[in-house]
Amino acid sequence: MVTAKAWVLKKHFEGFPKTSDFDLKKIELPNLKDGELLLESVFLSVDPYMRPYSRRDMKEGDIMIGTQVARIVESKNPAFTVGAFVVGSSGWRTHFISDGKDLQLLPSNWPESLPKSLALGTVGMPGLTAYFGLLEVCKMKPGETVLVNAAAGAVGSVVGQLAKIGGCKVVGCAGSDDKVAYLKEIGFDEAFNYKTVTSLDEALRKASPDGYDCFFDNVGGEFASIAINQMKKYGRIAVCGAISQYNDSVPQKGPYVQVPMVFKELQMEGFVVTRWNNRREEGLKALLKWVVEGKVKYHEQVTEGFENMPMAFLGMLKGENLGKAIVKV
Ligand SMILES: NC(=O)C1=CN([C@@H]2O[C@H](COP(=O)(O)OP(=O)(O)OC[C@H]3O[C@@H](n4cnc5c(N)ncnc54)[C@H](OP(=O)(O)O)[C@@H]3O)[C@@H](O)[C@H]2O)C=CC1
Ligand SMILES: CCCCCCCCC/C=C/C=O
Repeated sequence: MVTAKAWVLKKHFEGFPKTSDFDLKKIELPNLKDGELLLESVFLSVDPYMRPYSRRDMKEGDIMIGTQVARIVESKNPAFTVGAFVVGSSGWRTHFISDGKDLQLLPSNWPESLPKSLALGTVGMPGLTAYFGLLEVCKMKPGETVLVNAAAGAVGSVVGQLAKIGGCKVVGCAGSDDKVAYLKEIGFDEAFNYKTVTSLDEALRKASPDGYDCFFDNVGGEFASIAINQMKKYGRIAVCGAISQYNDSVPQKGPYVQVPMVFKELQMEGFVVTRWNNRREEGLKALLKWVVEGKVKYHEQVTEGFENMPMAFLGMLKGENLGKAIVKV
C-alpha cells in the first residue's frame, strides 16, 4: 500500500493567493488493477494558469491542478515499463495511479545530460506556447521586431530566443536587473526592467524607435495598453496571458484598444497552446533539437521539497523565478 501526499485547494483564492489557501492531505492508494500503473512525481510544475483556472475549474477540497514528470514504479500495463519517465497531468500529488491514457512518454531521444524537468518548461507546454504563439499567432517574419514581456520567464525566455532564430530583432522586459542581465546573456537585442524605468512608453520607444511588428503579451493590463500604441501598421499581438490581472478581485479599467487597433490596422488574437495538440510532437522535436544544439538556452528556478509547492507557486506569481519555476520532490 502506498500513501500519496497531495495539496488541495482549501479555500478559493481571493486576491493574491496565501499559503493558508492550501491543505496537505494523505491519500491511501489502492492496489493496481490490470492495465494500470503506479507513478511517483519527480518534478512538478507551478504555472500562472493555476490561478485563473482554479476559479473556473475547481471547487474547494479539490487537488490542485497541474502537471508533473513522473517515474513509473509499478506497471500492470504492457505499454509502460517500470523506470520510464512520463509527463502526467495529475495535479499536485507525490504518487498517483493511471491507466496510461493521459500520460505522455518523454521523447525517446531525450539526452541523459538534459534535466527531465525541461519537459515541463522549455521542451514542454511553455516552450510549445512560445513556438505556436510566435509562428501561428504572431506570424513573425525575418527582419521584424518582436516585443515580449515577462521575458525572463518560462514562456518569454523561449519567445525571445525563437524570435532570434527566426531572424528578428527582440526586445524583452522583465522585473529585475538580474533578469535583464540574463536576457542579454541569452541573446535579446534590447532588454529593460519595467519596474525601474521612469516611463515605459519612453523605454519602449528607445528600444525600438520604429515600433514593433509583433507583441507577444504575457502580462496584459497597463503594460499592454501602453505597448499597443507603439505597434507598427499591420502589427500582430499574440495575447498569451494576462498575469497582471489574475489576482484582481475588481476588474481593471481601460484605456481601451479600439483606436490603435483601427488606425494601425492591428491583429490581436488570444490563444491557448492546446489548440495545437495535434502538432505537439513537431513542436517538442524542434525545441529539443534547439536545446541540444545550444541554440535555445534554459534556466530553472528549482524549489526543493513537495511540502514547499504553495511557496513555489506564490513565489512565481511574485516574480521570484528566473526561467521555469519547478518543484523537485
Ligand atoms: N495561452 C497559453 O496557452 C499559455 C499562456 N501562458 C501565460 O504566459 C504568461 C507567462 O507564463 P510563464 O512563462 O509560465 O510564467 P513565468 O515563468 O513568466 O512566471 C511569471 C512571471 O510573470 C511576471 N509577473 C508576475 N506578476 C506580474 C505583474 N503584475 N505584471 C507584470 N509581470 C508580472 C513575473 O516576472 P517579472 O519579474 O518579469 O515581473 C513572473 O516571474 C502567463 O500570463 C501565463 O498565464 C502560459 C502558458 C500557456
Ligand atoms: C492539469 C493540466 C492542465 C494543462 C493545461 C495547459 C494549458 C495551459 C494554458 C494556459 C493558459 C494561461 O496561462
